[in-house]
Amino acid sequence: QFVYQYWTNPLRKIPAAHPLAHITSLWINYVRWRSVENATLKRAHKDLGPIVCLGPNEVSVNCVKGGIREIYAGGFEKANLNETFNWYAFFTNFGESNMFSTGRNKAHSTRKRMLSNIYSKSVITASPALLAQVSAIVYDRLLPRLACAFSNENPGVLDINPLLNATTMDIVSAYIFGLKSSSNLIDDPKQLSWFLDLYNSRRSFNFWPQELPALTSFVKKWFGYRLVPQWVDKANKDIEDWTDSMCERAAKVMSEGAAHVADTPVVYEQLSGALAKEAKKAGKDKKDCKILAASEVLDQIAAGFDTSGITLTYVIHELSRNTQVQTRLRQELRTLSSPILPSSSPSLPDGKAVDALPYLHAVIWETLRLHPAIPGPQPRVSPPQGCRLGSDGNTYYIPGGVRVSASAGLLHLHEDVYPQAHKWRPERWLELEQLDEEKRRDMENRWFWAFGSGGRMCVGSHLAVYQMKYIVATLYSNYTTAIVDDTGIEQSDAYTAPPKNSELLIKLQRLDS
Ligand code: HEM
Repeated sequence: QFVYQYWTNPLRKIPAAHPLAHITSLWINYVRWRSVENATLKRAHKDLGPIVCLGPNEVSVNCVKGGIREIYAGGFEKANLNETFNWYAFFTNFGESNMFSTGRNKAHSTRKRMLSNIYSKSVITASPALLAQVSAIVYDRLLPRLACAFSNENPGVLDINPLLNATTMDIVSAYIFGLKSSSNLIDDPKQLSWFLDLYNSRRSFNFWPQELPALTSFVKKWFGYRLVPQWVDKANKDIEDWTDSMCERAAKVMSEGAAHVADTPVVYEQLSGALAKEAKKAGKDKKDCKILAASEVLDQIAAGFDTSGITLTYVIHELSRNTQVQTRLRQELRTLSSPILPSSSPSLPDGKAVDALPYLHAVIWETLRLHPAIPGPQPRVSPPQGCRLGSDGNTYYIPGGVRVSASAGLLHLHEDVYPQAHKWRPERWLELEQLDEEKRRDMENRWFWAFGSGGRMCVGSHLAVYQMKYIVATLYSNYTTAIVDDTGIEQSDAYTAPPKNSELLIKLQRLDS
């Protein structure tokens, strides 16, 4: 049986990342359990080319044509036909599926249609509610908090990582729930460490329920043994309760009307309205919508704060060791007609003006390229009729139901597209004009994959870029930064990859001093 399966498996023709890969998935599971998957895939693609076999039912690709174009733009699903495999089911909240965790495309696109407009670039950059929210967070919370660093024992020295996470959480949750109903982690360090401890402590227990969910349940049911400790369930429940309280507050504002534009719960209002309409059409109870909305918004705050926080940590780390880049960025920030200084409160330059700063854009883009917050594989399933993957004359038939994936962390290191790919060099994004059309499109669109591509690509990319630009502009309009201690700044080997050590100590220096 074993030998028959091996000889008849079409994946046998694809170069194997390990001698056991054609025969068993034990090897790749062991790699994942040890948290060395990204590094292992990097080596495998370097040695074997753009398509490698990882297991008897699994393939990794590292190319655009015959790779991400087919899989992601081609709309391969996250789950197989009978939904026995869906790697993303792990991201279910409140026991209810959401846009990110939904396996099948049809259910997913219904949900995405409810949200894509409010997350579109035109709506984000012109939203009066979001601008008022960011203004309040920048002037009343972030700048005062940075100023507080000068009353520390070591004046100006602070751990910037948690503050960045607090700021991205406050902005994302403000856009979702409205300022009054959202988090204020910047001003509440106790709640910030409560939340970050809960959120981060769960990371090391992802392997079993995500990669081997059936085995995890089996062991618990029949042997009474928990592969994931009980406190992880408790941490999830605490985070759900916290989200629930923000939903309740937003619902109250919706029924009473927002007193200030900043209090408008833009996302929650749109989502609950659309879900209620859908429920009415299907003759379902409106009460069920509350839990669906809660699952959805919890996914968005989690996806939104963490990824943007990681990216900003690397932006600041890179800028802190490249003083010339900092100086150039500062010169550009001075061209803003409305500067972001404490004395300018509450006025902010408008979103379009900040977005149009080319050097700020280059700094963020280069960081998203070299330190993508999601560098790990994004698994999909090949369609029932099968497909052909691979490039440069080496294409292979892949039958239906095979787990296929690509990784931003690998695509972004292609030397042909990004020369000196391991170097952080924002200037490469300013030199685009000098490239021919094909090379420019390769760099900007085809191989740049920080937000994924196709129907399941990041819905929050414009909000992410918007908030990151304001946060970087705020910091560098007022301070210079230098590294005090960056031990453990390397990215961890994971799907979402924060620095190995969650601390980045920097020293601020006031620009006017
Ligand atoms: C620098 C910041 C961000 C990065 C690098 C990023 C990256 C990504 C990537 C790569 C995906 C696709 C993942 C996959 O299919 O495996 C994704 C999906 C998603 N992201 Fe983001 N993201 C960022 C910020 C945000 C923000 C601010 C939000 C807030 C709304 C958000 C919400 C989502 C959601 C809901 C999905 C699922 C979309 C779908 O399934 O259609 N992300 N993100």
